[in-house]
This record gives sequence, structure tokens and C-alpha cells, in this order.
Amino acid sequence: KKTCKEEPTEWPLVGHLFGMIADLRRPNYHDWATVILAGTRHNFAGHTGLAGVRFFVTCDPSNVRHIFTSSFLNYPKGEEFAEIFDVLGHGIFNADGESWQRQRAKSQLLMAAPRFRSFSARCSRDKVEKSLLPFLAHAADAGARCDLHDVFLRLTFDMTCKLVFGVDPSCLQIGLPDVPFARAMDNVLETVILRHIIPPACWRLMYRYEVGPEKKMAVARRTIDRFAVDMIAKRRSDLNLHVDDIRESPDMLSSFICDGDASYEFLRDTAVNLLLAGRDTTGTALSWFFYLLCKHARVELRIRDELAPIAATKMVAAANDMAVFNVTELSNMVYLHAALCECLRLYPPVPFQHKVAAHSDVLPSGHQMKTGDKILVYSYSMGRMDGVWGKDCMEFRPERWIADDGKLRYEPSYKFIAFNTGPRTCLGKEVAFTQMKVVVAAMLWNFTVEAVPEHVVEPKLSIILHMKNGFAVTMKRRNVTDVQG
Ligand code: HEM
Repeated sequence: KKTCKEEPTEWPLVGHLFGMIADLRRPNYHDWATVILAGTRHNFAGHTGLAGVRFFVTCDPSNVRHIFTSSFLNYPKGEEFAEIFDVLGHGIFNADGESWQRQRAKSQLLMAAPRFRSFSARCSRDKVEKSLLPFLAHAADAGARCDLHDVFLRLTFDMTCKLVFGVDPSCLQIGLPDVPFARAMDNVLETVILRHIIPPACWRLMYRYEVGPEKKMAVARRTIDRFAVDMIAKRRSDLNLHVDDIRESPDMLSSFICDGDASYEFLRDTAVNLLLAGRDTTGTALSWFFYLLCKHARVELRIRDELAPIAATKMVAAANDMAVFNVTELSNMVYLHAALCECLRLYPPVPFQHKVAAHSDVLPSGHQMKTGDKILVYSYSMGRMDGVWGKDCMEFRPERWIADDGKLRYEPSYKFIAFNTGPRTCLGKEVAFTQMKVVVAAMLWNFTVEAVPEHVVEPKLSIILHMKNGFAVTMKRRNVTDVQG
């Protein structure tokens, strides 16, 4: 018997499988999952009878804390996850156990180093100044519509390539060149979600014979591998040409090569994992942020008010000059930080995460897990539960992140799981905030972004919360000398 009428129908033999496949046609799968989780008190247990697979979907903070932290070792990602995401090879996202620990320790050491942090801050500012602002100014002057989602994914792809390879492929430029790697990555992410639902034997066969959605996957994998080979070869030859500079290059690939981890397989897997981690997440977060600002002029004004005293210290002489901000200048902008967190609560770029029960266990919600049970932790739904965030949980209200003393309010990461929680917490959180703040400040100060009214914005069915139809906007310059008064 259904607890909530939106639940997929359970059929004899095949369990919830057909119901879930039929529901793939829904315009917003994540909203549907959210309605079910709200109606089932945050937890839904199902099975796909044929293969005997049991799955459990949860957005219950006490379960999340148990799965990701207190019983972390009992809930690895599992072999099936690694197979579904085979494009990521043995990289950090796919790894469990000792291999994950080794990779995490290495990346953490590198990303926490002051040299890497200042490299990341410098790259973000330079990219905004030299690519993003000129691109948007051109769009504004031409009065043309642009797809802001595409612009941000190009921007964050360039930024991430610079951090990972030390090379900026300049995908964000006037004329918007074709980016085969990015297209391939989008195809991978779309196909991967089907692999979560279609029985493994079926999708493996489809992949082998390159039919149906798996054809796109096979083609995409070849494109991704070609890109990685080219970038690694280029970096190696650059480094060989300037042998003395190898240890000075702050990008991640150079550091790994210097550490002696130079096997092609390791470098390829690391690079592809980091590109996915950096490009899609931050680009997606920025897209939803501007989507929300277009609907909440009040929030946009408050961020501009917060920026005004910083902008006043900058000399902007001519009407068309544009102000650019350093991340250190923005470090005290509490409202901007709160608004970004509020956007990540409602639109987490990674809408759900995948775990498996290594041994039987009982969750804090009382649900019994058996060895091999699949678990989907639904971050998207967690941000939209009134039992977790209060009756106004569907409202975009940055103020909820600000305490009475005007400082940022602490929210535990098992409740705000956009960056994950526990030992596998996102390693790029600081890089991501740096990039987002520098981009938002420069765009809001120099431009007005207007959403094209008739354009429908909704999430794509993908493991990243991409926008299905993009985000059509028009840009208008703000006269910075006037507003500085
Ligand atoms: C708004 C931006 C971002 C969000 C929302 C985000 C979110 C996440 C989430 C949810 C995970 C866990 C994924 C999983 O275990 O399946 C994760 C892991 C990770 N993220 Fe991020 N991320 C962001 C930006 C970045 C950036 C810019 C980088 C690096 C340049 C990065 C590097 C990583 C790495 C290396 C991991 C793996 C950690 C591990 O497994 O131990 N992330 N991130």
C-alpha cells in the first residue's frame, strides 16, 4: 500500500522498476522525488524485483549523519558505483578504502597549500577580468540574448583546466567555439543517471554494442580520453621545455608529475575527476544563483549595497570601465556568502549521492539495511523539507543564514549537504566560494542581468543539476561611474 500517492507503483516480479522508468518522463524528476520523500517522512524503500535489488532513498539528516560520518566505513560508494561511473576510472570520486584515502590525502595537501590557494584566487580574478566581463560587455552592446548557463559552464571549465593543467583552453570567448570535451561530459552525465535505473546486465550489453543511450556514452568516452591525452602530453612537454620551472608550477598536474605519480592512467583519472568536480558543480551553482536573483530583486540590491563600500575604493574613470574584485576584498561580505549558501540549499549542484550498505545495519530512522542495499541520499530534497528547514523552506531567504549578531549562522553539514558531509566532504569548497564570489561581485556591479520572460528554466535529468533548456538572459551595462556617485 502506498504511503504517498506519488510513489512509483510496485508490480509483481519487477517491483518499482517500471514505475521508475515511466516516471523518467516527468518534467522534473527531482521535484517528484521530493514530493515522495515529503509524503513518506523523508525515507522511501523500494526494490526492482527482477534483479533482487533493494534500494533506499533518504533525505533524513539523522540517517545522513549515520551513513556519511558515524558509520562511514559501512557505507562505501561500492563497486556498482565505480562501474556506473567507469568514465572516472580509478579517480577519487570512484575510489573507496585505501585508494581513496591515498588520493584524498594527496589532493588535500595540495589544495590546502597557500601557494595553490593564491593561484586559485589569482586565476579567478584574471579570468573574470579578461574573459567574462569582455564577453558580457559584448553581449550587452550587441543587445543579444545569451545562454548564461552555457557561459558559466564554459567559464568554470576554463578556470578548472587552468587549476588542473595550468592551461586555459579559452572556451569562453566571443563566437563561443565548439567544446567537444564539454559536450561529451554532458552526454556522460545524462547516460549515467539511466544506469542508476536500468538493470546492469542491460546497460552493459547496450554499451558493448553501442546502442541506445550507451552509444552516446561510448563516443563521449573516446572524446574525453583524447582531450586528457592531449592536455597531459602538452603539460609534460611544456614542463620538459622548462625543466627548472617544474617545481614552481602551481597547477595540480605539475605537482602530481613532480611527485613521481606520472603514470598516464593516474594522471588521466585524476584530471577527469577534477574537471568534473570543478566545472559542472560551480558552473551549475552560478547559473541557479543568477536565476534566483532575477526573481528576487531585493536580494540583488542587498548584495550591491554590500559591495558599494568596496567598489568606492576603486578608481573607475571612464563610463565603460568595469570594476573587478579580489577575493580578499570580498571576504567580509556576509550577505553574499549567505545568499550563495541559500542557493546551494535549494539547488545543490549534486542533487543526490550514492552509497551501498557493506553489512546489514539499522538506520536511525529504524529502517533495516541488508548487505548490498543501494542508498540514494537526496540532497535536492533535503533542502526542501519543512521538517528540516522550517515552513518557509521553499523560499529563497538568505537571512536564514545570518545570526542575530550579524555573523553567519552555523548549519551542520549533515543538514546542508551541498558539499557533502563527513570524511568525504568536498575538497574544493573554498575554491568554489572564491570563484563564485569573484564572478558574482563583478557581474552584479557592472551589469544588470534580465531573464528572458518566456524562457522556461528547469533542471535536466542528470546527476548534476544542469538546466535543461539553458538560461536565456539579456545583459545591460550599469554605468559604474554614476553608481559610484
Ligand atoms: C559549488 C561547487 C561545488 C559543489 C556543490 C561540490 C560538491 C561536492 C560533493 C557533493 C562532493 C561529494 C561527491 C561524492 O562523493 O560523490 C564533492 C566531492 C569533491 N569535490 Fe566538490 N563541489 C564543488 C566544487 C568543487 C571544486 C571547484 C573542486 C576542485 C577544484 C572540487 C573537488 C572535489 C573533490 C576532489 C571531491 C572528492 C572528495 C572525496 O571523495 O574525498 N569540488 N564535491
